Amino acid sequence: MSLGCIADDYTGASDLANTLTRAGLRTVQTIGVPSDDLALPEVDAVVVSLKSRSIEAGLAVTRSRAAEKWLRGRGAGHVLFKICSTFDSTDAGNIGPVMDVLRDDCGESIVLVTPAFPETGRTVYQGNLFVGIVPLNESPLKDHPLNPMHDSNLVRVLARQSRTKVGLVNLASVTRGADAVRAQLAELSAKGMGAAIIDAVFDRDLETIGLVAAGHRLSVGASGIGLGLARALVSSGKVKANAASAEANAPVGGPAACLAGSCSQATLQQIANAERVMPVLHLDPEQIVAGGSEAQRALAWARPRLADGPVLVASSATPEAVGAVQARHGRDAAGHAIEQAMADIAEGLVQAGVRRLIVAGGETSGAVVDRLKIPGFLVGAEIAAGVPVLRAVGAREGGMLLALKSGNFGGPEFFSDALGLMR
Ligand SMILES: Nc1ncnc2c1ncn2[C@@H]1O[C@H](COP(=O)(O)OP(=O)(O)OP(=O)(O)O)[C@@H](O)[C@H]1O
Ligand SMILES: O=C(O)[C@@H](O)C(=O)CO
Repeated sequence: MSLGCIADDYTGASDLANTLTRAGLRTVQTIGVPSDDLALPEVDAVVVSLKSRSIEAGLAVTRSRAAEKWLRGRGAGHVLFKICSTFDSTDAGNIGPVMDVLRDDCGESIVLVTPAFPETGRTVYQGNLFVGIVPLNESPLKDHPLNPMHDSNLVRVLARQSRTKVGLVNLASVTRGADAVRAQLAELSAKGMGAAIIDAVFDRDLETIGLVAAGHRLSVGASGIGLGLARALVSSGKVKANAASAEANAPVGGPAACLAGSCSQATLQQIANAERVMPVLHLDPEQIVAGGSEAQRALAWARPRLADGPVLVASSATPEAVGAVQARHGRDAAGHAIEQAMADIAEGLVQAGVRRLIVAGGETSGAVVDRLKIPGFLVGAEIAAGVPVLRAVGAREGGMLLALKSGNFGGPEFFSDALGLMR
């Protein structure tokens, strides 16, 4: 294994696994740190998926460290800590605290950090993160149910979470090439900075960053820096570019279902469009949080429909409605109860024969995949930027295909697009 990755949520992990696969790396996504008896094919990269984005920082640190130890033990010379391209976090973490300990563990003096992923509209300029044409704090992320983002300046955001001082490598240096970036990093490190946000607007910037990062032991970022690292590994000859495995795309047949727990604007639009082509059930979040039987209601609704085609069950709601539920029950309690209801529904759907399952939302996907006890995935065709078809490994007879969609990803017809590729 040349590249080890630790992803802080499951959809983010499949986004990264997709990027690495497209760049020619044989990649496997595991759920959690794999047990020793999980048979892994020969690979260039492993993405260990954690569910550590929104948990208590100390726990995120412990789990990330265990993942790093496993990856290094299997030969990973470089570890990428994969975070969200919208830098989802709070002042308590978890990006800073995890970065700090991974840096201490591998003895790195300064770590490159960038959530840039231009293919999905995430760019970083003068340390400020843009989502499409607006700064992060003006984007829909300002209304995120778990970690509303109110500051687009990542040097400030990371410094508030980290023990180390944080510097900036700006686009002017990146444009001058890898040596200029190395020189600036050395200067920042000499000033006592242990991390640097690095600007990137185009894929060519990420290639420069990848060349530099590949000479370090640790980096932090989203799929964009993964792309840069993968291209650097291929261009240096450390990894031979391989074609994606055909096995991952073999059809499984059987009923299909979609679950949406993401409340992002993108997902809300995708659900509205899905209403035109499949039956959609909207759950009542109040009932779920109050301990009602919404999951049973959803399963009773879905089961008789599965033979006729895909169905979609959604808890997703507008920022106002989400805010009202959270005000009554608390943010974490509401989020957790709804995630568990989604997991109950997923379990019931699979018992009813569903073999093709699409899940929208990182936390929601985490709850669902954990409940289904899937140990890992092979990466198949790309449905949309950052969202591949996944084939469960070590899964039930006949196989199972999943798509785990980050809340903000995918085009307006995402659910139909996914079903079209998941045969
Ligand atoms: N109607 C609702 N009211 C309150 N909370 C909700 C509602 N529907 C879903 N949630 C919660 O909102 C959170 C959504 O997070 P999730 O990570 O699944 O989506 P996302 O943040 O849009 O996706 P990503 O992390 O991939 O960007 C979950 O904790 C979910 O349980
Ligand atoms: O980087 C991203 O935006 C995604 O992979 C993700 O992590 C969203 O949950």
